[in-house]
Amino acid sequence: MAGFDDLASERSKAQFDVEEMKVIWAGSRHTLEVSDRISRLVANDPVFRKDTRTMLSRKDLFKNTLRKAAHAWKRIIELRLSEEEAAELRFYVDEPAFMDLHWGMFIPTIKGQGTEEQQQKWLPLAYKMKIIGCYAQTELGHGSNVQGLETTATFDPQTDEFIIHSPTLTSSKWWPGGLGKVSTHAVVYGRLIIDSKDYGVNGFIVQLRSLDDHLPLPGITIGDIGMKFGSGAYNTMDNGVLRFDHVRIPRDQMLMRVSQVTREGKLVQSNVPWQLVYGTMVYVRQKIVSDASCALSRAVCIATRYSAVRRQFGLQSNGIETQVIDYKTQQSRLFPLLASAYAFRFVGEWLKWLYMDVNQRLQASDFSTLPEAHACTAGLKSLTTSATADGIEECRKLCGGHGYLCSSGLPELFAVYIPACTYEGDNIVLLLQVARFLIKTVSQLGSGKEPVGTTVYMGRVEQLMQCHCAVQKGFLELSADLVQAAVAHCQLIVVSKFIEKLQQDIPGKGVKGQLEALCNIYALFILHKHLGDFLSTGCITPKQASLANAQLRSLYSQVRPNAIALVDAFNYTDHYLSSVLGRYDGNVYPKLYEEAWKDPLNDSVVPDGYQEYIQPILKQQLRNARL
Ligand SMILES: CCCCCCCCC/C=C/C(=O)SCCNC(=O)CCNC(=O)[C@H](O)C(C)(C)COP(=O)(O)OP(=O)(O)OC[C@H]1O[C@@H](n2cnc3c(N)ncnc32)[C@H](O)[C@@H]1OP(=O)(O)O
Ligand SMILES: Cc1cc2nc3c(=O)[nH]c(=O)nc-3n(C[C@H](O)[C@H](O)[C@H](O)COP(=O)(O)OP(=O)(O)OC[C@H]3O[C@@H](n4cnc5c(N)ncnc54)[C@H](O)[C@@H]3O)c2cc1C
Repeated sequence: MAGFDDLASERSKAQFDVEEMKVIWAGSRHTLEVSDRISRLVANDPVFRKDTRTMLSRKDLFKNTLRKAAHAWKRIIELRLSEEEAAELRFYVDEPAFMDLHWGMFIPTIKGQGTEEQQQKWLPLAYKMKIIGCYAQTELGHGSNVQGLETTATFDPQTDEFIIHSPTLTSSKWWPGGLGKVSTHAVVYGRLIIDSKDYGVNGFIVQLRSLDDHLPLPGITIGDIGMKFGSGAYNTMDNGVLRFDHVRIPRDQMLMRVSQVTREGKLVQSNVPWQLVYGTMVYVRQKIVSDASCALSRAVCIATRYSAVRRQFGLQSNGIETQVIDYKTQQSRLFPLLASAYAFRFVGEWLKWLYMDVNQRLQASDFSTLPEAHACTAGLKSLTTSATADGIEECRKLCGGHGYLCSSGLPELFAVYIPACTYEGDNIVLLLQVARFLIKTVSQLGSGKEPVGTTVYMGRVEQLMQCHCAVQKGFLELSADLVQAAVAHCQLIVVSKFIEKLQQDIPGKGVKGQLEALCNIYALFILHKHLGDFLSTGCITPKQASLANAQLRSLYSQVRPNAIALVDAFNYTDHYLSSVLGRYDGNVYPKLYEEAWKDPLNDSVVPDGYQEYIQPILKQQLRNARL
C-alpha cells in the first residue's frame, strides 16, 4: 500500500533511537510506561470512541460525555488507578468535561487556599466524588479584571454566616466549566464585605445543588450559557451561568489560608501574600504550557505523517510523484512547529519544577520567587497557547483539502484548543503582567542583579525594553512595544530551557543530535521571524542574519530523514490522534474513502428534501424546456 510503504520507508531512515526519544518526550521511563498503558486502555474501550462526536445534537453529545465520565470513574475505581494513572486516563479520553475542572481547579483551589481544617473537611468528599466542584470566578461583566468582580459575600455576625449575592446582571457568574449542569459545589469568588466595608475578592465554597435530586438550592439560578465555537469541540463542557439571591453559607466556608474572618467579624491577614488568592490560576497556567506541547505535537504528528504519504507533482524517474514533505516550503512551515512542540515540552517540564519550587518555598514562608513564578506562568501560557493555536491551523493548511475534513482530526483539535488563548487569562492581559514584571526587574538591574540568558536573545529583550511606558493614575499604561518585550522575554526562556535540557544526560544513539537540531531550528526560526528586533539590537549583523537563515535551511535537510521518527516518539495511539491523515500505518486514501460513507448524509442515496424542494425545480425547468 502506497501510504504504508512510504511510512515504513521513512521509519527505516531514522538516524536515532526512537525508543529512547520516547522516554525523553514522556519525561521518564515510568511516565512513558504509564502513558503507554493508559492510552491503550482507553483506545481499546469502545465507550471512549470519538468518531461520532461531530454528528450528535448538543443534548446527545453532552449525555454521551456524562456516560464517558461515569465509565472513566468506574474504570478508575475497578482498576484501582493511582492519581497519576487517573489523570492520564482523563487526558486520553480527550473530551473537555466537568471532571477537568473538578480535578484540575476545584480540588487544587481547596488545597492551595483552604486551611488545614478546611482541606480535611472538603478534600475527602471531592476525592471520592461525593461532591463535584467547579471554579466560579469569571462573571458576565468581568473576567480579566478579577478585582472588578461584583458578586458579594457579606458577613452576618447575627448568624455567623456569609450572604452570597449577585447584585447586578453583570455580576452573574458566567463561563465556569462544569457549572451549567453538573457541579454540586463551586469555589465562588466574591467581594468580602464586613460591616459595609469592602475587603476585596476572596474564595468561598458554596453548595449549588441538592445531593439528593440535583435541583438548584433555594436562591440559586443556574444553567448552561449555550453553544460555543464548532459543533462537537468544547460543547461537551457545560460552561454555566449562576446567580445568587442572598444565599447563606457558614463562615467556615470562606477559604481562609490567606485571610481569616473571626466570629466577631474581624478580618485577620495571615503572613502569606494576598496574591495566593490567585494561586489556582498560576497552577493551571503551568499545566496549560505542558498541554500546549501535547496539542501542538498532535497536530504536527498528523501533518508530518500525511506530508510523507501525500504525493503531488514532481514525477520522478520511477514514475511516482514527489512526497510533499520534500518540498522546501513544506519543510519551512512544518519543521519549526515540530521544533516548537519539543521546545514547549521542555519549558513545560521546567515550569512544573518552578511551580513546585515556589510551593515548597511558600511552606517555609519564602515568597521571594512568587513574582517570577507569576510572570513565567503568565508569559509562557500566553506564548505557547498562541503559538499552538496558530500551529494547529498551519498544520491543517499543510494537509491541503483533506485537512479540512473532520476525519483529519484537525478541525476538532483546533476548535477544542483555541479557547486556551483566552481562558486562564487572556493572552494579552497576561503579557502585560510580564511587561510589568520586566519593568520592575530592569529597574532593579545594577543593584547586584544581572540579567541571564543567551546574548542575542537577551539583547533583543533589553532593546525592546527601551520603549516608553507611563504610570498614570496608578494604572500602568503600557506601550504595545512592551508586550513585544514580554514575548521576547518568554522566547528567551524557551530557548534557554531547551539549551539547559541538552546539557543533561541524554542517552540513546543519535537522540541528543536530533534534539540539538530541533533546538537550533527553534532558536533560528524565532530569530528569522523577529529579524528586525535582533538587527536593531546590533547583536547580529545582516551578514550573520543571512548565515543564520542558511543554517536554518540546512537544518531542515538534517531533520527531514528523521521527521517521521521524531513524531513517532510522541507515542500517540491512532485513537488519541483520531485522524485518518495521521494514522500510524499511513493507510490514508482507503480510510478517507471508507470514512466518507459513514456520514449520515449517505444513509440514503436520494437526500431527504429532494422530493419537496429539488424535484419541483427540476420538473419546472423540464416543463419550461418543453414549452
Ligand atoms: C489543570 C487542569 C487544566 C484544565 C483545563 C483548563 C480548562 C479551562 C478552565 C478555565 C478556567 C478559567 O479561565 S478560570 C478564570 C481565569 N481568569 C483569569 O486568569 C483572570 C486574569 N486576570 C488576573 O489574573 C488578574 O486580574 C490580573 C490581570 C493579574 C490583575 O490582577 P490585579 O488587578 O489584582 O493585580 P495587579 O494590580 O495587576 O497586580 C498586583 C500585584 O499582584 C501580582 N500578581 C498578579 N497576579 C498574580 C498571581 N497570579 N500570582 C502572584 N502575583 C500576582 C502582580 O504582579 C502585582 O505585583 P507587583 O507588581 O509586585 O505589585
Ligand atoms: C472555554 C472557556 C472556559 C472557561 N472556563 C472558566 C472557568 O472554568 N472558570 C472561570 O472563572 N472562568 C472561565 N472562563 C472565563 C475566562 O477566564 C475569561 O474569559 C478570560 O479570563 C478572559 O477574560 P474576559 O472574557 O473578561 O476578556 P476581556 O478582558 O474582556 O478581553 C476582551 C479584550 O480586551 C482586552 N483587554 C482587557 N483588559 C485589557 C488591558 N488592561 N489592556 C489591554 N487590553 C485589555 C483583551 O486583551 C481582549 O482583547 C472560561 C472561558 C472560556 C472561553
